[in-house]
Amino acid sequence: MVKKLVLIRHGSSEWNEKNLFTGWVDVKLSETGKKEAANAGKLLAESGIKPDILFTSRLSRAIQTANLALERADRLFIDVERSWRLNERHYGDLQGKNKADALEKFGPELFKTYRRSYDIPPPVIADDSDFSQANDERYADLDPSALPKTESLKLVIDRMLPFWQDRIAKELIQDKTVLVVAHGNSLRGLYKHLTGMSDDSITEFNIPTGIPLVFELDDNLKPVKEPYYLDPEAAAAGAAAVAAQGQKK
Ligand SMILES: O=C(O)[C@H](O)COP(=O)(O)O
Repeated sequence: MVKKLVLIRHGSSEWNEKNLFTGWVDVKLSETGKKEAANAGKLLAESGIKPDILFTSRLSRAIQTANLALERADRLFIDVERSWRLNERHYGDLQGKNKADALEKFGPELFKTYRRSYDIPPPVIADDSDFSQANDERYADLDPSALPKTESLKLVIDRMLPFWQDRIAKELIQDKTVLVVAHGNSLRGLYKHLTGMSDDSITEFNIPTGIPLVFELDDNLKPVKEPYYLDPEAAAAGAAAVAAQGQKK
């Protein structure tokens, strides 16, 4: 039996709209983001895909998106688990900074390296920064050495995979339809893991907000076909807009 995994990047957040690097800062959905989340639920309902279990990060924008989407799809009853391992990439010292200012400061090459290179993280964030998570109660249960101060995509994949293997993959193997609502870069990491996309190609790959991306997987959790968006046109436009961030203030 083909197994179904649906990934949704949270709807647009208040900081997406201000064009700020967000990472682990816990900002909320914007009004547009709430509409995108409900639309994701509508797309799910229309597709006939019925998630049995939900996994989210510990960040509010993913949790709000999942709630609004499941409400619209009339599946608020399903089980849910949250993990910091699905959080957005920790953006280090870039958290709270404007993307256009960063592009101006670093130049296009280093800006893209920090945003999209596979294994080069941005500079670390200081513990006393307003945008640090060093004393954030959400992560009080973590060993302090596990709490990132910056991350590359590679480091995101490294911390995400244990949760993929221990929890998400286990549910898929039992033929559960799984919904994961997370973030641009944690989902890029999962996409890379599932498709085997190269370190180079992943630098050009962007995930739009609020559009369900469906994987159909075999018994070994390998894709049986190209993953597909439930609204491909909107997804292409959304991915192009993500790629262009930094061009505008
Ligand atoms: O953390 C952020 O700023 C965004 O959610 C993802 O940003 P990016 O597309 O610049 O990686």
